[in-house]
Amino acid sequence: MRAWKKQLDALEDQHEQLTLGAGAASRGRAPRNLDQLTGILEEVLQSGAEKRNGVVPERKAPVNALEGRVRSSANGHARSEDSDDEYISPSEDDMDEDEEDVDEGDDKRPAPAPKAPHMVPRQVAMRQPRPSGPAPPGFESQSADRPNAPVPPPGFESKAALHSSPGIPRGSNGFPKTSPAKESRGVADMKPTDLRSLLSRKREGSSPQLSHTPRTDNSDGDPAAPAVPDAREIINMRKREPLEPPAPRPMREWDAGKEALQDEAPAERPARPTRPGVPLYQPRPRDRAPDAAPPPPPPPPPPPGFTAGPERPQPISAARAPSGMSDDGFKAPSSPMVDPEEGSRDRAYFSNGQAHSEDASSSTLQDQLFPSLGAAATGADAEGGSPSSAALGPQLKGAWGSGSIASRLAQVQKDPATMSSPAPGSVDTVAYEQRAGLRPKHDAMPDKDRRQQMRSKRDFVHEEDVRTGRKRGWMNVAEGLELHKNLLSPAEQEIFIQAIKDWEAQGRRNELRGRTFSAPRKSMRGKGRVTIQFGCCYNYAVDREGRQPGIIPEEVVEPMPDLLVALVKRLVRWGVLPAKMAPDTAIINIYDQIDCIPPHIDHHDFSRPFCTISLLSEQEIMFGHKLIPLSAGNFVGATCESFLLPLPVGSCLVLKGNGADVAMHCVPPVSEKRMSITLRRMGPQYADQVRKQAERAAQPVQRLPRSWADDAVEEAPRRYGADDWEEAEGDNDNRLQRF
Ligand SMILES: O=C(O)CCC(=O)C(=O)O
Ligand SMILES: [Fe+2]
Repeated sequence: MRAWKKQLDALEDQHEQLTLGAGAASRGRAPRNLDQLTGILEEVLQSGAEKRNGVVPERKAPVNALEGRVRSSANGHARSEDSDDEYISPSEDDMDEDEEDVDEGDDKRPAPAPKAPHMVPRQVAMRQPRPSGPAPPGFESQSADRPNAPVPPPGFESKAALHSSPGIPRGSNGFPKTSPAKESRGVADMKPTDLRSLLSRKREGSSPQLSHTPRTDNSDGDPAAPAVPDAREIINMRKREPLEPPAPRPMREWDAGKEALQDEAPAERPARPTRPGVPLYQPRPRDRAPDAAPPPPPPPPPPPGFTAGPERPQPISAARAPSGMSDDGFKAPSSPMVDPEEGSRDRAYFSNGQAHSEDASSSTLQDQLFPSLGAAATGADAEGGSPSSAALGPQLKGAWGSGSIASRLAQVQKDPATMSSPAPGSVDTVAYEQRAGLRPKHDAMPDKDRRQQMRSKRDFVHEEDVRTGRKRGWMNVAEGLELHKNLLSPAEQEIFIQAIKDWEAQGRRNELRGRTFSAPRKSMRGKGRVTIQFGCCYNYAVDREGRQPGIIPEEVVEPMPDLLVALVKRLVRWGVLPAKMAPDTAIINIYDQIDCIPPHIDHHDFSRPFCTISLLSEQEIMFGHKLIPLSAGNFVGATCESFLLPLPVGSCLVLKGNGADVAMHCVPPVSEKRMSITLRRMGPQYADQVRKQAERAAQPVQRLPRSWADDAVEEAPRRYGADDWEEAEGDNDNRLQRF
């Protein structure tokens, strides 16, 4: 109060001088409250202004001043109409004096108290930085903002500029309530809501504070300083750099949607980083044997919508694929052969069908245990190498063999001779494979020489911007893929093709147990793929019982036939799969023309690595981090990122690493009939289940009235639809494992 008193006295003195006695009325009138004090002060100021303008003021009743005050406060707003009139310029001396007083008083005031109105604008005028340059749109200065406002006196433009700042709450005197220092801090101190509105104005190009002004000098106002390129300019320049041209590849019907998407793809996509020396994978033209005698007749015209069909298997000759020579980036194996028994001893189920015996005429254990399949291998035709359907074992009727399966398994485990295949490289290997039906009798090429005809490629590169879970950034999603050509000779391929046809025929006759065989009705384009499962029952989709996709141990399927067991042993012996991950299950896919398999990642009920072997026709498999169905059978990379890998007949594609777990894969609609054998090992969690399943296999199984897969497919009728993807978005694994 002392400061106020002093201030009031000074003002009253001033008033008295200015009004030549007019202030006498107010003198001796002690203010009873703050409003009254303010009224007095306003009266003083107004009379001072009039005096300076040469007008002799009339006496105003104090009550008017008080009313005016109340009126402006009653606005509830920061500004009264007559507040502009309060811009009064005291003399410099007064200003200094008053500032001193106010500062002094400020120190002593415990709580915010009303300031003398003329003090506040003076402080603001002195501390507020003056805006320079033309005001941006929406932020015009006082005159534009309020055309009728009086022009401030010379030297006080800053006040006017301050007035013009929008969105700042003002007191009844027209000055901002916020401190000017705060006001000038800028974007960093803005509230999120302010920032949001500024940002939206920036997007519309009207924000003065965030609109970008390229800065081309590196010093404030020094024109001699070297120019610094603007960051945004650099980004724009980079965006304009030409991108890598896409790898050319033949156009297929199912690519049409993808091509369309590529056309629409934004050109600003940053260039994909490439590692020097590692070229991106590009499908190569199929090689022809240089010694292939007369060129084959031109193939018949492909069906509508398909390009030329694949070639039939070519005979493998030493001249065409000399040992150790690189063939289109494919190399002959250089690692030593592996003992396939190493990884199979812990799996009774895997071993129980071993066809090994020194006596080629003896029947196998599989014959005894699993008569519905067991004779397929041993019945291979000595000349043609193909097991005939007549050579397949007797059909199973009701009970499956006799006696306890557990006792038979125990017998198998006690007798290593029945479990083991010959040591790697031994001459017995040839005999073993012949007995198992894998090799025709006339093919006596030593195993190690046959292995040298295999050609392997492991350095696939396909980098994608991956955003899944913890994995982020550019990643080679093809890492872990391996393609081994010539795993099976053409004659061996024929053996497998015939065996699969026989199993399919058995399945159609309902001679395979449980859920071994499934042939969904072709109710939708590309959906008729036939599957035959051995070793375990795998549920593709939620089934009628509500069981989730994955292995269903309680469901019975036929065990691995000898032919497939011998194939697994070759894969291990030749180093294609590790012994410890020797597959104990198989799923055979039979694709008719335009059948496909939708994008998926193989279920983690199965270990990695696993593999798939191609037969009958060469088709392409598509890989990409996110593959989606555009329509039935029309699959594309969600970000236009995918690559197609042709799978030659007789080849084996191994999936592990990113290739198995980050990239999805699918087989787009095939141009002609194709078969594949996917070999996978059940995860360790199924070790016990495997044994239990073998035991259950000895029990009579009631036949299903029709193929179980029909039910499963009906449970998921939209599984090929684009909507399905939408629903599953964000739940990667579940979505992927449904197929
Ligand atoms: O048919 C093929 O080659 C692939 C099959 C496949 O991806 C699968 O069964 O999971
Ligand atoms: Fe798969």
